[in-house]
Amino acid sequence: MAVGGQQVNGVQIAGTVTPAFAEILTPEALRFVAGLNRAFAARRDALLRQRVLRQAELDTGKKPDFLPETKHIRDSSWTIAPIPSDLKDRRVEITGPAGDRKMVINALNSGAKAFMADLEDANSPTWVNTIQGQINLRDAVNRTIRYVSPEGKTYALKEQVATLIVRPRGWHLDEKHLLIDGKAASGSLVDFGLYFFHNAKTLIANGSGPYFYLPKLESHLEARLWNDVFVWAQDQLGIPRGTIKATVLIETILAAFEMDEIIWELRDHMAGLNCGRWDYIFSYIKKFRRDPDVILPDRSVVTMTVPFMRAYSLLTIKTCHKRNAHAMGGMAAHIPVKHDPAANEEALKQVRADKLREVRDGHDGTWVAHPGLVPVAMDVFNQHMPAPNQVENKREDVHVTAAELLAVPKGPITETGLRTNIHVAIRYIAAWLNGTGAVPIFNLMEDAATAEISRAQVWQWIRHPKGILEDGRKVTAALTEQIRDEELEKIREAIGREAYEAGRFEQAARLFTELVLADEFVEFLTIPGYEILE
Ligand SMILES: CC(=O)SCCNC(=O)CCNC(=O)[C@H](O)C(C)(C)COP(=O)(O)OP(=O)(O)OC[C@H]1O[C@@H](n2cnc3c(N)ncnc32)[C@H](O)[C@@H]1OP(=O)(O)O
Ligand SMILES: O=CC(=O)O
Ligand SMILES: [Mg+2]
Repeated sequence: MAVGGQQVNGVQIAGTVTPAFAEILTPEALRFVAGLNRAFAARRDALLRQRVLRQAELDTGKKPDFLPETKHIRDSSWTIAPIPSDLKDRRVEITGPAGDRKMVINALNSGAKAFMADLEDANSPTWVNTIQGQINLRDAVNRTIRYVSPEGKTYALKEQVATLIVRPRGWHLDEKHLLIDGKAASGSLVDFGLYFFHNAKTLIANGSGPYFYLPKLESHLEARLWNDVFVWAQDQLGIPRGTIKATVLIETILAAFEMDEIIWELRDHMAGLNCGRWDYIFSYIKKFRRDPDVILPDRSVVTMTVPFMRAYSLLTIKTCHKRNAHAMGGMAAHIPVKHDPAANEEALKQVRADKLREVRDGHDGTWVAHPGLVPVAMDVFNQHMPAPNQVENKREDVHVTAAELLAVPKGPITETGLRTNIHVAIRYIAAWLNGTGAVPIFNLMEDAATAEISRAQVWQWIRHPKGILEDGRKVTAALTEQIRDEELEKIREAIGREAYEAGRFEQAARLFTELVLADEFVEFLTIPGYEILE
């Protein structure tokens, strides 16, 4: 990879810089991002090392619990700083990859209250997607964003648009195309830094603000790091502290034990927590991968109503409302089904049921993956949540124990479940390697989080003595490889040889095989994936 000339002391760009990209990668913006990295990269690295130590502890059989040293935070009475008016009613939020210009416009126009523009689960972090994502966001903030489709249809913003919230990459991901003092920058700090630098002042002038979703946190110390990043960034640009507002995804099993502490660390910048259900399931498999008592059934039966997921969602609501923060629900994976009215009605029914459970439990809003689902979710929340939110519903009746958060779900492991996991993981990885981070597969939305569940289950089922199919067959490496080859053949037959060759399925299958056969569990599929991503 060619390394570009130094525009800014100590900063090298190892990716293409078109004239449009240069408007984002200005010397001032690069100095800002370099400053962020110099100030915080060492702490980020130390926290990532902490994750490894914590895993080693879990591998010995030590169960997570609420922290004794922060009991005073959980037990004392305090609330977060006031929430800005355009984040008070978040009943329906749509999500989508920031790098897809048409989708950004469609999402902002969708009628949802907010749009989470994603640089994480739904975005394949190619250099082009990363910087095009920043261009799209800048143009959205300036309200100049336009798109003309290959068919000639023009897209532009309506008068009334959703509030923009941006999700930068998690702490584990690097940005290899930006080297700061010779080292790859933190993906989180690049995404946050470029967006904040270019847009914070315009957002504030427009009556909104720099709002973020923070993904994949594993502890309150990681939240403290984000808070310090926010303070530093606001001070640098002369923006009052507390202007940034963040919603933290509770999407790791360890974070579920530190919700109060996470809110506390970010109390001046806090908007709420969100139940990132898909990464949460992935994290549960990953963290307890060496625990002989933990094995999950087919992905399709690990729903929000199984006891450990229900406990987590109710605890999120109670914890948020105690602190006047919003408790956002999560993403139902069903999306509208084209050309099959009965299947479409069934998908909408599933989404409706999911949203109904969320609003009745006390969630203040929810996520949808597709504009066609905005009215469905909106109807449910409008019917059951007359006020802008329900933070006054304190849910003091809810009492969730550590054992309930950890309860292992029961259910069968089937050949269909194994086959679907293998098929979905390979197709998703192939799309991701080709630059698309969210795809419809079998009428479900698949992104990095859902694909992680699929490959993690296969890894676990191969190794776990109880990784046995309903029909009595043990899940083995040989069976996995046999099904992998059968599924690859099905994909080839379905899409034709040419599309198959262009689709990187063989490369995806190789990565998938490495992931599921590796003795050591690979923390995120996107880490080895990123080594071969452009
Ligand atoms: C676990 C988690 O992290 S969840 C959050 C992260 N995941 C996501 O954000 C996924 C978001 N959803 C998507 O990316 C898409 O809906 C997909 C990939 C699942 C399906 O996309 P498509 O196959 O393009 O859907 P479809 O063909 O039905 O799209 C119809 C129209 O809706 C638009 N659309 C679909 N999804 C979205 C969306 N999320 N935001 C905005 N517009 C959208 C399309 O751009 C298209 O617009 P057009 O009619 O103007 O051409
Ligand atoms: O980010 C959301 C999730 O479910 O994972
Ligand atoms: Mg996630």
